[in-house]
Amino acid sequence: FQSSQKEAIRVKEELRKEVECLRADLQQVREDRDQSVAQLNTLTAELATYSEQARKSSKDSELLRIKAAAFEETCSSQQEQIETLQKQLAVATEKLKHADVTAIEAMTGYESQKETIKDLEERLAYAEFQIIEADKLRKKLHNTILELKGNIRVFCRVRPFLSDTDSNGQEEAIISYPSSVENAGRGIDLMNQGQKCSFSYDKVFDHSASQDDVFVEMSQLVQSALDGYKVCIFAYGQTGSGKTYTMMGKPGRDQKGIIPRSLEQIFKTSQSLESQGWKYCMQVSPCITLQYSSCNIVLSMLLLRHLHTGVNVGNIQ
Ligand SMILES: Nc1ncnc2c1ncn2[C@@H]1O[C@H](COP(=O)(O)OP(=O)(O)OP(=O)(O)O)[C@@H](O)[C@H]1O
Repeated sequence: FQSSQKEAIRVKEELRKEVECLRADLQQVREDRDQSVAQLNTLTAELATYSEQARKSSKDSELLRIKAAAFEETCSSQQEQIETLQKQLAVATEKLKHADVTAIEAMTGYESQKETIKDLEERLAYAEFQIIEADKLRKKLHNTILELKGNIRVFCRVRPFLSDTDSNGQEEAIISYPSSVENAGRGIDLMNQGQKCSFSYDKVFDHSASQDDVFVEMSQLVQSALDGYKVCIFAYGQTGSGKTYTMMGKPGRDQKGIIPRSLEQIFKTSQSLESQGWKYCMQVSPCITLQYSSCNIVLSMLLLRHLHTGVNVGNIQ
């Protein structure tokens, strides 16, 4: 019994020790379990975090995918634009090259034209100088001729026979014109009571002379006035001798007298001389005075009236 008892005590001791060991193991297992639970919790938390992150990442990646698609689309359209622009650039470059060539050509042309213009300007200046010199010479020669013709000249104009006012048909018998060389166009013979009276003038216009024929002589004097010389033309003659007709004329182109024709010549010449730098200032007074620089031209005309009975000197117009 005693040995059994001892054996039992020993077994009991062993069992107690085993229980203690088991308790220690259990404790260890519990601690391990607690640790594992803690780790599990941590891992679960981490998993949740990772899951959340994964969810977010997936969302982000979806967004990024959409953005990437949009960018790709934009990129492809921009690529197209780039291609188009490159083509345009190539065309523009080509054009630019062409324009460069044209510009160089134009520049060369411009330079040569500049040279031509310069040359022409020089020639024009020289031509203008020559014109001015030639004009001076012309004026001088023209007025020398007029001086040689005589500073005071008397022209005689015979007006045609007027059937309603003049006595019948004696004109030819009374008026005749000498045909001698020295008096041709300058002389006039009148019969007065059977006696022949001869007169000579610088020029005689017979009854057939037109207004134009008369003005051919006067226009030289008008030109003198335009050249700066003083000129006076006046008509003188008896009533009805044709002063008004000669000076003013009648309506109608060929009937214009000295005054309108002179004015036409003055205005025409003064306008054409404007291009040479001349400026004319004209003034008209009751006796028709046209002023050029300090010179005056007074238009009137000495007109002698030759009637059947002889030479009559009438009033001054
Ligand atoms: N050369 C001519 N050709 C044709 N008709 C003329 C000519 N000369 C004058 N006459 C005419 O003679 C007439 C008288 O001329 P005008 O009136 O010109 O004379 P006048 O000398 O001016 O006279 P007054 O001193 O009285 O004014 C007018 O009818 C005019 O048309």
